[in-house]
Amino acid sequence: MQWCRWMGNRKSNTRSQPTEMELDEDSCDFLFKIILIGDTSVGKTCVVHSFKSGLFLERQQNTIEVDFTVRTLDIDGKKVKMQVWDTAGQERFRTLTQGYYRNAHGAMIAYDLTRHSTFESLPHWIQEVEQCGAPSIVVIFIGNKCDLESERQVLFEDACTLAEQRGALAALETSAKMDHNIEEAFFLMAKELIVRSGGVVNQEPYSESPYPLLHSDSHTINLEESSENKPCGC
Ligand SMILES: Nc1nc2c(ncn2[C@@H]2O[C@H](COP(=O)(O)OP(=O)(O)OP(=O)(O)O)[C@@H](O)[C@H]2O)c(=O)[nH]1
Repeated sequence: MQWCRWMGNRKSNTRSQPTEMELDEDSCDFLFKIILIGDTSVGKTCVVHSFKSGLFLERQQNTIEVDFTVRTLDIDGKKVKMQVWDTAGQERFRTLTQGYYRNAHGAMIAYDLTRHSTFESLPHWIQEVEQCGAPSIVVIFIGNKCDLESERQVLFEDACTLAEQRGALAALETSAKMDHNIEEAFFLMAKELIVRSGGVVNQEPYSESPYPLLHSDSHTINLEESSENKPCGC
């Protein structure tokens, strides 16, 4: 468990538009666009902020339309630029945010494991991805707020079952507050997208798991089918 800090202003590290450099494909080996979707207040912005800075953000405001963050990962010596689009979960922004699904390589669908209603919304979000996203889009489920174990309303097994039924790559439980499984979720997504783009990802020596970073509250699903070489067009 990592030390975490609280910050007051949620807008400090996210913007609604990327700069040209952040969109520049030449400055990296891979460039992937990831959308983060899910009901309001499940913790999407906190997850992105944790991924970007490792810090927890006790935020007050809801996201308006969309925020943009970029972080470049080093995976086996390759520069992998992850453009993360944090969408507003509020109903009134639905039509606007659907426009951001276009050209996304990956979708992280988040729910709050202390609110069952947000888990019940997953089929709706999956349907949106199917309707507005590319057919090859990689989906990961994120059950956020796993630090609130005593308030849990969603079983991890149920998330795994749904992920399996709906062809998602993985289900993970995360805590933006404790910086738990956040990095792992994005690395998992990045590695899968590299493989689908025809790249090669080295596995940890002596590990039987293709994704040794993952904790026991992560579950990868259809690795064999999803590891076919499918160009992602980036
Ligand atoms: N305990 C706990 N609280 C969290 C966690 N992640 C987020 N929160 C809290 O959940 C609330 C909502 O978080 P946000 O990141 O704003 O949620 P969101 O999904 O981006 O909401 P919208 O912008 O409306 O879509 C805030 O009060 C956060 O402090 C977590 O991992 N653990």
